[in-house]
Amino acid sequence: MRGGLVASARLLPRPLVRWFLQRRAQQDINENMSGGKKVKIIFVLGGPGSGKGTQCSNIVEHFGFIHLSAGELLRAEINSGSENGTMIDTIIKEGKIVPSEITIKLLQEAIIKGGNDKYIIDGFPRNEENRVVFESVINISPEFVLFFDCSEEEMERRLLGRNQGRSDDNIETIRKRLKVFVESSLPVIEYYESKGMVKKIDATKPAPEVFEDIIFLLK
Ligand SMILES: Nc1ncnc2c1ncn2[C@@H]1O[C@H](COP(=O)(O)OP(=O)(O)OP(=O)(O)O)[C@@H](O)[C@H]1O
Ligand SMILES: O=c1ccn([C@@H]2O[C@H](COP(=O)(O)O)[C@@H](O)[C@H]2O)c(=O)[nH]1
Ligand SMILES: [Mg+2]
Repeated sequence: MRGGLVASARLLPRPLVRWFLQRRAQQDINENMSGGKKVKIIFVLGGPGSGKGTQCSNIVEHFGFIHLSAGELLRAEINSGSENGTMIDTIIKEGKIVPSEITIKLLQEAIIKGGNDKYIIDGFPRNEENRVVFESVINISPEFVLFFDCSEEEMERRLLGRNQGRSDDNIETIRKRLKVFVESSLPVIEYYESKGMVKKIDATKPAPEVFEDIIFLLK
């Protein structure tokens, strides 16, 4: 049924498709919330290697959030052999940003599957288009944004030492990711800053100290 609907949607004008997706996303998320609780989201943003994933694991352990890493969801999509897998793989290797519709659909599905009312979303929104489409389709504003502020030198050093076999942890892609972060992702942080929604963390400190600062901010 859903496949048929998606196929028919290709024949419709884009604003109509977006309206349809928005209605369905809101309905799906609302229907799947236990006790009708409002879903709360915190965005965790920062440059590549700033320590988002490391600290999100700590946050999950201590504060009971579900952690959704947009990058992890995209890598899982590649490994699942989905029809978009090859395209996503190429984009990640180039350090570029995957089209909003793909990432948002994965996030929406994960939120529904999670069945929780508290999510930390790590590494998303990556650009202004991501932010605007997420807000219009999912229609949830973050409670606030946790911004991991870290020097480029330190981020590069961490990524080169990460050793997790990621296809984008090589010096050429790392430099591209850092450039994309400055050009496309920082404006998103600036947008939320202008709304007074950013809590900034000094992410250059050692990991245990960073987490102490996060505890202070989340309590
Ligand atoms: N505060 C820290 N000090 C030193 N090393 C750290 C710190 N936090 C994380 N690391 C290490 O740096 C590397 C990158 O950390 P992590 O994967 O958490 O970053 P990330 O922001 O999620 O990166 P990406 O955006 O590429 O997914 C890992 O090897 C991690 O162990
Ligand atoms: O919203 C997103 C998140 C990630 N990407 C792509 O994935 C890689 C890796 O992301 P990490 O957060 O570092 O795990 C990123 O460089 C992008 O290519 C994306 O397109 N959109
Ligand atoms: Mg990460």
